[in-house]
Amino acid sequence: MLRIAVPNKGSLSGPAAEMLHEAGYRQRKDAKELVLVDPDNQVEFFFLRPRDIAVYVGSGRLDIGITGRDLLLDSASDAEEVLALGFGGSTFRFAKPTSVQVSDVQGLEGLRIATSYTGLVEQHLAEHGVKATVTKLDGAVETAVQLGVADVIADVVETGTSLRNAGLEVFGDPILVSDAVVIRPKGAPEDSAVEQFLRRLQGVLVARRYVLMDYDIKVEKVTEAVALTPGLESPTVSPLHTEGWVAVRSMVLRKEAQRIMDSLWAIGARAILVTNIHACRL
Ligand SMILES: Nc1ncnc2c1ncn2[C@@H]1O[C@H](COP(=O)(O)OP(=O)(O)OP(=O)(O)O)[C@@H](O)[C@H]1O
Ligand SMILES: O=P(O)(O)OC[C@H]1O[C@H](OP(=O)(O)OP(=O)(O)O)[C@H](O)[C@@H]1O
Ligand SMILES: [Mg+2]
Repeated sequence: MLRIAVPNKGSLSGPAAEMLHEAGYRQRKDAKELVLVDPDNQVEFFFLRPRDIAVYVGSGRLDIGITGRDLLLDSASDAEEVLALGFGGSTFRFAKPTSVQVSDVQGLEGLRIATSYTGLVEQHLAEHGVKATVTKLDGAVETAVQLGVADVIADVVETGTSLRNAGLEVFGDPILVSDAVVIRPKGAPEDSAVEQFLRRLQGVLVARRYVLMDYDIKVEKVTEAVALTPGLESPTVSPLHTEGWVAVRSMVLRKEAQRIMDSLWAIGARAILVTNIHACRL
């Protein structure tokens, strides 16, 4: 049975559960459930703190897991990213009060930095040959500056609201751009159950990103229309009962669908329909 680590709380847990549900897996009904067996799909889910997931998967105790790229790199565990999942996006950045005069990582020499991600910060400082004092805090890191524990902080930034509320501003380049990711033990051998799990998640990603577009068009305009909707491989073109017309079906990016419909209409396409894809294997 495939053993899968899933975030039990925090920013990643809701979207991860939703994605697994869309991929056809059983999900827990009670947030206090720590282990769940899905016998129909031959998988066992372990609900763990996302920070610990890299440790469990890196040690090989669990076959595969979902966590954040930042947490994976911070842990320096023997796990590696195999698929980005398109949710839980954030950047990891330095931030400071306006009173502190520092504009890049070089300027941090000799300063005190508070963070929950000491692995990431120490590695970044080492890469730039900067020596600073890094203090580990569990959370609410923004307050460390106000209370005099640190000169600057390094933390996850999503909307930037927490920084603004604490009167802090980002500086320097982002240390990391993060996303929710699927991880496996480094160098783990090929495994058909793992491949199947990844194919299901990739199916969800495609179903979220693309829609199906159908339209009718005059035969002489097909080449022009198909250039607008090339699909992933090749669009399906079928004859219509009305002489001189064909029906075209193609996958298009959801975010481009309205613009493509306008262009198709302008060259004479009619009965343009857009439908969601519920599931797919490409
Ligand atoms: N607004 C956000 N705050 C915190 N983490 C976020 C946010 N948006 C995305 N993430 C990602 O979620 C992961 C952190 O999840 P984790 O559960 O450890 O912290 P959390 O969501 O802050 O929950 P808590 O603070 O309640 O423990 C990281 O990969 C981080 O990049
Ligand atoms: O840019 P934003 O949208 O404001 O999100 C980022 C903030 O959210 C998280 O804190 P959280 O609320 O999880 O509290 P914590 O620091 O105690 O973990 C993170 O540590 C930042 O403080
Ligand atoms: Mg947090």
